[in-house]
Amino acid sequence: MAIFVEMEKYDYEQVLFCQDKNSGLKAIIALHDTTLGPALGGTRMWTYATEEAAVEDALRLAKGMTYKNAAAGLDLGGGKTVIIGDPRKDKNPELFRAFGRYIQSLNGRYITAEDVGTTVEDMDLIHLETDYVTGISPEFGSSGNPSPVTAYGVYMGMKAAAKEAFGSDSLEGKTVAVQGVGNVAYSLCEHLYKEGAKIIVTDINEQAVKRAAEAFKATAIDPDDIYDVDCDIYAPCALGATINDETIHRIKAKVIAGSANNQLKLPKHGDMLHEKGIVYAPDYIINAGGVINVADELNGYNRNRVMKKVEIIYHNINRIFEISKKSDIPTYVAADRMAEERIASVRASRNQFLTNGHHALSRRK
Ligand SMILES: NC(=O)c1ccc[n+]([C@@H]2O[C@H](COP(=O)([O-])OP(=O)(O)OC[C@H]3O[C@@H](n4cnc5c(N)ncnc54)[C@H](O)[C@@H]3O)[C@@H](O)[C@H]2O)c1
Ligand SMILES: CC(C)C[C@H](N)C(=O)O
Repeated sequence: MAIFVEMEKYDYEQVLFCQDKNSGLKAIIALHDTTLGPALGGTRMWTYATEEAAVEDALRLAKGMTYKNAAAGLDLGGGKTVIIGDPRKDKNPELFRAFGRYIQSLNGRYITAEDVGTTVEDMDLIHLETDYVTGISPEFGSSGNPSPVTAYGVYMGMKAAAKEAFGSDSLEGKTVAVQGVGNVAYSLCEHLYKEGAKIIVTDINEQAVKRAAEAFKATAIDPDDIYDVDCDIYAPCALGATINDETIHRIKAKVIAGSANNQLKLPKHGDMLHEKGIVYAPDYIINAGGVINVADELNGYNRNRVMKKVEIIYHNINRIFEISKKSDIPTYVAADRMAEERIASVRASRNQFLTNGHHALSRRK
């Protein structure tokens, strides 16, 4: 991969490669855009097939965070980290402390939190080296695991999408096929179960499937069958790119609404959903609950305030559908437009001359 070509293509600000021989840390911190504020985005730990795949994931996820934070109305830019390694085997305290020192070296330009493969305990280790970490244990005045709040936002967004597709936002009696029943999806299933939805679950982790099937009277299926199953709503809650050339013609759902980041493999797959009349709730709009939650820590955390704020996802998803219908554009394009307009307006106002502490003129006596 020609890294500067990639960075220039989507205008990335900075990519930091971090290694620590002692602990085995190999991490990539990608900062996409800090126009709105410091870059906030989680840390993913995953076994990548190649280093190139890890860089690609970091870049794609970081850009997604810029758009997610902007569209959610947060004064935060976008960034993300991937740590190369198996979260079940390769973790050690020194690794997260070494990573924490790298975050500290960015002096507040990047703030991290959990993502796939990392936990509150990992964030607590990072916190030993830096304050630029959220989602740490509640005893530090923090919010802990963001997943239940992300799940509540996905649930709200799914209801808005159901209203668009079926004329009512009730999920009672609707069949929801959930792909990946990890942290977010387990909490999502709790909401769905309470509302009387019929749930189908799959996961590559058999224990996770068993736990969800038992708790929510869900039907368990094999991972690849999720695309062929009869359902009203497909909820991708595992990894990205599951809407692709191989799967798109198999999906029978009228609605796609789930927590996974980067659900569309390529933009053309969003165009195809639009042409097929499938109601797609764009990933970074519907899954913004986690980031709304951890961002609240920066002002002194208040759970009740957060749960109210997360309900904005219902309205944001509706707004996306309105823009999409008005301009006859796919919903993912409508979402990008909403985020880009906010960044552009802030960027334009920042062009004014400001005598602040960072300007050369402010040092004149
Ligand atoms: N945790 C959050 O607050 C949050 C916020 C926003 C977005 N997200 C995104 O939501 C998704 C899920 O996050 P999470 O925190 O629940 O992660 P998680 O690791 O707890 O859960 C993911 C689950 O998906 C399963 N999985 C992986 N590949 C699969 C496949 N091919 N088929 C079926 N199952 C598969 C895993 O075994 C795991 O159980 C990720 O894409 C993440 O980036 C999470
Ligand atoms: C800041 C974190 C809660 C980020 C979360 N993993 C996301 O993708 O939105």
